Amino acid sequence: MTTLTAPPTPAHTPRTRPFEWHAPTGSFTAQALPHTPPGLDSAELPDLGRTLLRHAGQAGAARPGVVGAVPFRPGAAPHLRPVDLAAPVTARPLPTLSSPALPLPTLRRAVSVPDAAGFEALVTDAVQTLRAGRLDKVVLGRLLDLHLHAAPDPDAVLACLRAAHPAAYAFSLPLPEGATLLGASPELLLRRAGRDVSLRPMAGTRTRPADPAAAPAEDAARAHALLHSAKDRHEHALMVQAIADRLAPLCRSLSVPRTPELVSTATLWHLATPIHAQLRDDSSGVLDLVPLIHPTPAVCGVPTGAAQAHLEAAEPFDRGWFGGAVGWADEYGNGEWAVTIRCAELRGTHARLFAGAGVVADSDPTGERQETAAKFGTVLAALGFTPADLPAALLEAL
Ligand SMILES: C=C(O[C@H]1C=CC=C(C(=O)O)[C@@H]1O)C(=O)O
Repeated sequence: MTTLTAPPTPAHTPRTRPFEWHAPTGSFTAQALPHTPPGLDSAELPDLGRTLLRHAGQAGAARPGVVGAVPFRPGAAPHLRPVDLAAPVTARPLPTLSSPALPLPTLRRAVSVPDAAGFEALVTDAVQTLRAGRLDKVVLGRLLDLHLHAAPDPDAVLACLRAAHPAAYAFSLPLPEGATLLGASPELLLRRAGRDVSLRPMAGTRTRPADPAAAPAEDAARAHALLHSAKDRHEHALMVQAIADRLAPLCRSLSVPRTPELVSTATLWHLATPIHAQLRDDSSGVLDLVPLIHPTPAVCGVPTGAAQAHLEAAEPFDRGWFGGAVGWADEYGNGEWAVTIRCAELRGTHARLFAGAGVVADSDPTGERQETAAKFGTVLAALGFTPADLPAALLEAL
């Protein structure tokens, strides 16, 4: 076992950006405590969490906690940092900006991987595999690399995300080498408060009209079509069943509504199922539950192993944090984790955005590609790229 002592903080230690978490349940920011010994990042999430919570206590935290992200690929190293959840905990008011407070972003280059045609080809291949019965569902992802003339300010981007998506889990997590992972995820992976566990998995998407308030009938018709789509309901049911099966052995009670609900973001409709459970005992903390539930079929597929193998072979890039989980935990095993989607990594003048779409046997390749373009739109708009006014190079990449 590693014994940890808090290293002294030299007066000149530069302060990194804080972790920021803005959820429907509340907001906080937390500065990582002086760094932990190297080597720990290869530990598994529950062990790493326990070690860092101890470290936070030894470093003098009044309310020891950890914050961070889990990558998509199971077994890959999480990025977790010890924090004091008690101080400074500054709930930042919701920004009232409705449009980006950024200078017009000037695009030098936009590259998507795979590109539009390549993504549609991946969907076509996946549909064949699905029709052959080797898979029930697979969520194919893409990345979009933007090279800009000026570096976006992560604080301003986060403020825009929060203003446009007030019901989302908006986050900003400092990564090594000055990078920042940020996003506004609509999807709660898991919240644990004592023995109460809540999840709200999502699968099934429709785009909303450009201005939903100006076209309420069209907006409602698209929502209605989603709720009554056999394809989307099937995709959704597969996901809910897989999550319930993983959770059930740990639960005294498990409530899973038979019918999903419609959830809107500023630009999309989704099908979501709010799941509530009571744990049998206190032995599983939130950091034990996250690896049990992740990766859900909302980001991977069904069956999980076959979907993972398909993604490993098909996706020509490393998802990194995309499709993983981001959030926090305290020393009592409580915490809240969102699915890391509608997100980007910012590194100077480079922004890497991610998006995925669930593919089932009757998916349409162009429709799935357009869905990823709409999902990229969450971060694109916060960077100042408004849908009505996208540069040609960006339109081509989408
Ligand atoms: C994988 C993403 O979204 C997931 C969450 C909601 C709906 C989804 C869908 O309909 O495919 C995705 O499973 C993403 O935003 O990149």
